[in-house]
Amino acid sequence: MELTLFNHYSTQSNPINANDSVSSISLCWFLEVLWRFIYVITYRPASSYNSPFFTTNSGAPVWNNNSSMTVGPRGPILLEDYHLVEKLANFDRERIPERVVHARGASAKGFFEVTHDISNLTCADFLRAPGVQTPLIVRFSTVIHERGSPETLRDPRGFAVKFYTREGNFDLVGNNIPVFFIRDGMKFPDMVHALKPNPKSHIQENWRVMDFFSHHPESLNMFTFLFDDIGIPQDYRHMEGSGVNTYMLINKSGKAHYSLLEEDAVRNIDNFFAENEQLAFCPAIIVPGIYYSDDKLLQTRVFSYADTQRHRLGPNYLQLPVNSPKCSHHNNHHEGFMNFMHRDEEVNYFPSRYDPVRHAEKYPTPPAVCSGKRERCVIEKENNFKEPGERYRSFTPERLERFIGRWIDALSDPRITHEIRSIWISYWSQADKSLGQKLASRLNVRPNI
Ligand code: HEM
Repeated sequence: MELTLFNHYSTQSNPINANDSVSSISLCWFLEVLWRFIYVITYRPASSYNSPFFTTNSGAPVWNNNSSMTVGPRGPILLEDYHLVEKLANFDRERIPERVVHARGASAKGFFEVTHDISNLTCADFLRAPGVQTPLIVRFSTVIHERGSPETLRDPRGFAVKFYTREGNFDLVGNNIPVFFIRDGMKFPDMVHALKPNPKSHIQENWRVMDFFSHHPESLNMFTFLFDDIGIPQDYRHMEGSGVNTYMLINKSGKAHYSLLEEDAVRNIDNFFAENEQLAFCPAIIVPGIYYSDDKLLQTRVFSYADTQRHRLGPNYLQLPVNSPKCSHHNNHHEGFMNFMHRDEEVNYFPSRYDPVRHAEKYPTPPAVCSGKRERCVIEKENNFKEPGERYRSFTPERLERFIGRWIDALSDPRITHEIRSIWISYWSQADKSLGQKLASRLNVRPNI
């Protein structure tokens, strides 16, 4: 029997005759086998493994990528034109669901460098000493509108950073504004519905926004940022970033400190789909030395991101190159759609006396004890007006005037009722009396509450 192998990955076909006698094994043959072996064990789909000619997805050479296979020169087309069918099938499935929020964004790769020694605060390996560098990818986004929407809309900007650390990935999923609209994640889907376009007209409408938030005065602080000049940032480079939700830093001896982190980075990605559309950030992805606070909003986010990403990208989304850890890792959770994990072990359960894999070393977790009865309530001391008032009073007269102008504009929507307008004037009066008066007189409203 003669076995002939063609190497489609070099420029020339290179037949190997399996009947060659041992004496004729040349250095060339050995190198060829070695090359094939290295190729097979290191291969992953990437530009560096491109063949110089067109192939099907399974690697068969395509000799004509312009003409369908027809019966005679005019057709009909034959169903056996596998290449045509495969090409169309891939094209038909090119789009994935866009992110339910933050659909429009740009990402860039870079690195994070520690500048100060904070090892007394955290045992996080990537923060261990000044000068330590960690590769990262950052994604800046708008929040409300679709993937193809303008970048110049008044909207918070997402500021999400994925650190590829030696202890696994750490995702810091923040915004350009240090506070948020709501305090309880239960309100998030309603909030997003109110901010998104009207389901009937598909236009974002102020009466819906003002109606929803008139029930939630905790949003005032956020609005002093959103309706301020920074509500449409000049560009991503000069934009501030803030984690918003509080995380805990935990040091080697288990002592917990509260802290917020922020960082920014710039450089370009290779492919928008692979490194932006398929990018998945999640506030639940942390490393030893960092832990969640009890913040209700954060606790909701800890669930929501991975849930939507399993829907948006499939259950093995963390195996996608841009999302996968850059350190070695091991578990048995990889079967299901689009599993890229190559495993040749026979034991896929834990524990086993046939598999030496063990628990990792224990790392410090927050020492605080949680107890209490089940409740659904708002936090005890709400302080909805002090900070917005202080921020408003810190503006220069021109900036203040622009801020008022935006409120007049928003509250002038003809579908906003007298009741809703009065509620807003009352809220702003509680933040700053003169602001409430200015709005009332310019809107010609005498608040009745
Ligand atoms: C309970 C409140 C919140 C919920 C339920 C929530 C939920 C979500 C969901 C489902 C996504 C889409 C994720 C994806 O498809 O990959 C997302 C994206 C995002 N969220 Fe939130 N979010 C909340 C609050 C916040 C807050 C407070 C911030 C800012 C600190 C924030 C920042 C972001 C950013 C930056 C992205 C885009 C990440 C990217 O670039 O891929 N979110 N959020």
